Amino acid sequence: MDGLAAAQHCSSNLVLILDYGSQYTHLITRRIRQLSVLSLCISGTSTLQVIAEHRPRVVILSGGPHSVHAADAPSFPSGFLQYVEENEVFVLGICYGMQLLVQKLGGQVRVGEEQEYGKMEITVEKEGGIFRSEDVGESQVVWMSHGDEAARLPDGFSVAASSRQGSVAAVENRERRLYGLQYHPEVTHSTKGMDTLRHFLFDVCGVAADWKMQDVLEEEIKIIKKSVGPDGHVICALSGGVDSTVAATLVHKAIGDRLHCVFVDNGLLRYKERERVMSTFESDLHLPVTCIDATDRFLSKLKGVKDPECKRKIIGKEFICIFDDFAQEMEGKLGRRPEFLVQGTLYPDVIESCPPPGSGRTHSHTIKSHHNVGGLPKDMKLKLIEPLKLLFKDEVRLLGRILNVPESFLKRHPFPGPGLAVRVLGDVTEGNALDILRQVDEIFIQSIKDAGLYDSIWQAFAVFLPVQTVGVQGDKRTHSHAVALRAVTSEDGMTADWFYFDHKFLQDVVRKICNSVRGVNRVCLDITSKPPATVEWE
Ligand SMILES: Nc1ncnc2c1ncn2[C@@H]1O[C@H](COP(=O)(O)OP(=O)(O)OP(=O)(O)O)[C@@H](O)[C@H]1O
Ligand SMILES: O=c1[nH]c(=O)c2[nH+]cn([C@@H]3O[C@H](COP(=O)(O)O)[C@@H](O)[C@H]3O)c2[nH]1
Ligand SMILES: NC(=O)CC[C@H](N)C(=O)O
Ligand SMILES: [Mg+2]
Repeated sequence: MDGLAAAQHCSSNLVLILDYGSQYTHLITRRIRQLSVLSLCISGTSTLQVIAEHRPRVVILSGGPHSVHAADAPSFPSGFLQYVEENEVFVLGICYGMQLLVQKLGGQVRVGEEQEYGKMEITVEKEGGIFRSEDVGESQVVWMSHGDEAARLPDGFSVAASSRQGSVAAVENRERRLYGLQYHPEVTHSTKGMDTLRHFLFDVCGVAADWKMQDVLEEEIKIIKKSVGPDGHVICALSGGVDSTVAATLVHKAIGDRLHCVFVDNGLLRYKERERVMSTFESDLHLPVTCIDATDRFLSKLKGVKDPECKRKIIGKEFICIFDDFAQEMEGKLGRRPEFLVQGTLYPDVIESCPPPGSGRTHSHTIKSHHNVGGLPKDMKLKLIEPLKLLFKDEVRLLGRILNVPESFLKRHPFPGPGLAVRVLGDVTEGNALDILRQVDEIFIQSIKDAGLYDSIWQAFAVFLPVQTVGVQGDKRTHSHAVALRAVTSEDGMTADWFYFDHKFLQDVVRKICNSVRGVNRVCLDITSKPPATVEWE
């Protein structure tokens, strides 16, 4: 709970979100943080004790795929309504969350005669509560996604807005500080959504905008100093990526030279990555880094392995073995073993690792084991320091700016720890797959940079396909490999869409690849969003 303690120290205005499995729950968290208010998200079925530990000023009940009538419909714990009453906590139910409030307080929710999906128009029936006419006017366009509706309101509640079809769009009981919106104010299609959230938090609930990155930084530094103590030593696994670079810079600020950074060349890095990372660390960041060449260790363990999960687990385990070995080596040098390992774990990793039961969301590492979260051995000797555990990627970039981390690091596309192993489908050691992939990837990324598109794309890369296709090159028949190109836009990597390149750009890239990379005679473009695909192919 270190991160939570730090967060709370910075704010007594916490907005706690109880997650019932809506695909927009994270968006609510982000929108509220954009208003400089600390927001955290926990399972919708958390116990009252866990909820109370957070000491929230406001609780938001999220939307979700269930119907409140279903036998397994998730709900807040018994005693919750009494708790909020006694502690004068404000509650806002959104969609399923509103239906839950209505039903639990003795109103009635039924299957609507018509379902409302997508853009709808609603009319304010009652202003002065959740709606203020300066913000929203009389009617507004909102985004809805529901089949159930509130048929009868509990005592003390009134309708604050209705949809054009006549269904209840917003409810409130000002005296009891309970509010509900049937639509999703957090999505951009709800044109007045942000205005409504702002008015609700600041004017209705009296929350103060006191969540500032500078405070987060100072609080994290204090906590790290305290847990490491005056003589402790710390290892930082540094990849050259955004997260570990910001985490390392922050920990370095806290404990100085007792931080020992290590960069592992696992043989699965991109073209000239090791040289580039090592030289920029020295020249731009002035952080001493030890480079460990572990190519043989990784590649010999991966030989013949085709299954993506097996590959990921082997890589995750090998990383930790290397950090443990490094800790031992440092013990020889320092006369004291480093006790801690810094990781750049982010908030989405944490949330995805504990979805609410019955929400229908799968455990993230059953989709794929991310090497730094799900894949850690239970008997790990090093204790973790994860200073970014409560932040989203864009917030990490902001923190990096405060720490004067050069933009060249902050703007880098994410690159997964398992590296090219999840981009060479099948056995990574077969033939010269890794080498071919490095060349194709470099051409693709360089072309994106030359076209000025790098910063508009969340992540771009090439994939090596273990299939050979027939081609004709220089009048000769070839039977060579096919590769795929993938570029996506995203806010946090949890959902993604494919990036639209113009035809000329694609034509040029494909020509360059086929003309200069031996062993490739076909290039495909991946235009699948996430979901249904994931960003990486394995
Ligand atoms: N080659 C590597 N050497 C040392 N540590 C690594 C390496 N690759 C990954 N790691 C560790 O695994 C963690 C997770 O990797 P991840 O790719 O999510 O983060 P990142 O590399 O710091 O940032 P980004 O997501 O922008 O690539 C890193 O924060 C780092 O601690
Ligand atoms: O450090 C990491 N270790 C991993 O094991 C890992 N797997 C995926 N990714 C990155 O996470 C984001 C989402 O990827 P997926 O849609 O493929 O799950 C994308 O940015 C991926 O590159 C990883 N990062
Ligand atoms: N988006 C939601 O929260 C939907 C709530 C509920 N499943 C309905 O269809 O009405
Ligand atoms: Mg990375």
